[in-house]
Amino acid sequence: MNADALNGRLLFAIPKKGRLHTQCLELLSGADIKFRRHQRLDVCLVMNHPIALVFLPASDIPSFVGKGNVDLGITGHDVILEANMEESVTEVLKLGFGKCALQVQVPVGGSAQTVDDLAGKRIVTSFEVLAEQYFSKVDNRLQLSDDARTKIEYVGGSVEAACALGLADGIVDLVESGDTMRAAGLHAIATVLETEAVLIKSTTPKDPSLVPLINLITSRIKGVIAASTYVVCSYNIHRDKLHAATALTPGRRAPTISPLDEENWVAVNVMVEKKTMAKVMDDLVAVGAEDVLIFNLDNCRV
Ligand SMILES: Nc1ncnc2c1ncn2[C@@H]1O[C@H](COP(=O)(O)OP(=O)(O)OP(=O)(O)O)[C@@H](O)[C@H]1O
Ligand SMILES: O=P(O)(O)OC[C@H]1O[C@H](OP(=O)(O)OP(=O)(O)O)[C@H](O)[C@@H]1O
Repeated sequence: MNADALNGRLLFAIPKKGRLHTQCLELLSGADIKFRRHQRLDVCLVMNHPIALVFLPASDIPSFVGKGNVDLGITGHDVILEANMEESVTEVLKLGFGKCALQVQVPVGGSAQTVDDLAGKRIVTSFEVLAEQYFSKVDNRLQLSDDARTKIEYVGGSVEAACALGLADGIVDLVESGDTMRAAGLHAIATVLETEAVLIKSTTPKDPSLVPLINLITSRIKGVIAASTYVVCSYNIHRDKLHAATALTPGRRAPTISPLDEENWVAVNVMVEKKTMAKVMDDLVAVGAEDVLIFNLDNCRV
């Protein structure tokens, strides 16, 4: 592909592998962003919009977006802070996946069991900026002299092996289920930050003519996320019990209430968070709702 092929196209950075890759592809598909990626090619043209996708390591995406080399991107909130790009990029939307926590971890039963115990010792991490910021506050609080301060060492992966290998007294790494940490005989003693995947754009976009397309993609992705987060609940209820039922199902804005062809009965249609759906149905039945139905959403604009 020659560089001219990208002229006038919005460049959208997507993690090329790793934990965020698959869910990003699902988002693109839900937003009807169609493309065919040739093997090993990291730039590809979108067929139905003036967009080119750029597949990059998640950790490089904040600086590509922040410096204006690409217009839009998906990456983790953690890597934006690690790249010191929080001022240069704007987090447009939280995406609800890639949720995990950056935590300080130590060997179970080891000599250091608190953050203060670890101060002045050796920490191994892939997040050296965030670990340095975190431990420099601890060191300052404990008034450690320059040569007694915590030593932070960078490794690119397999951070969890560092303590067993004798390279570290503690690590700072991401934890989701906790399986990796437990398998390595570690446990968490502090949380540095909570993170999830976010849609980002440059704080100072180079090309204002791209704003409508950025807004369109944002709105589509928002719709895909809402469609996977919410279901539509419909039920019938006597007017006397309506107040109690709508208190359980207030909806995103307000429920739709329509009269039924039976005196004093109404039908209610309302969006409900998927994760609360079973409890909401139980509670609706308990206050007198009948014919409670749940519908999945294929897509929506909210
Ligand atoms: N276990 C996890 N659960 C949820 N999200 C995660 C998890 N691990 C990482 N992430 C998120 O995904 C981002 C990318 O992490 P990932 O480990 O996939 O990196 P990567 O770019 O593939 O690099 P590498 O494969 O070299 O480690 C992280 O910065 C974080 O936001
Ligand atoms: O709490 P868990 O669910 O076990 O997840 C945590 C693990 O996930 C991430 O690594 P990943 O598996 O993406 O591979 P990596 O070590 O190559 O980055 C992270 O670095 C942890 O090792």
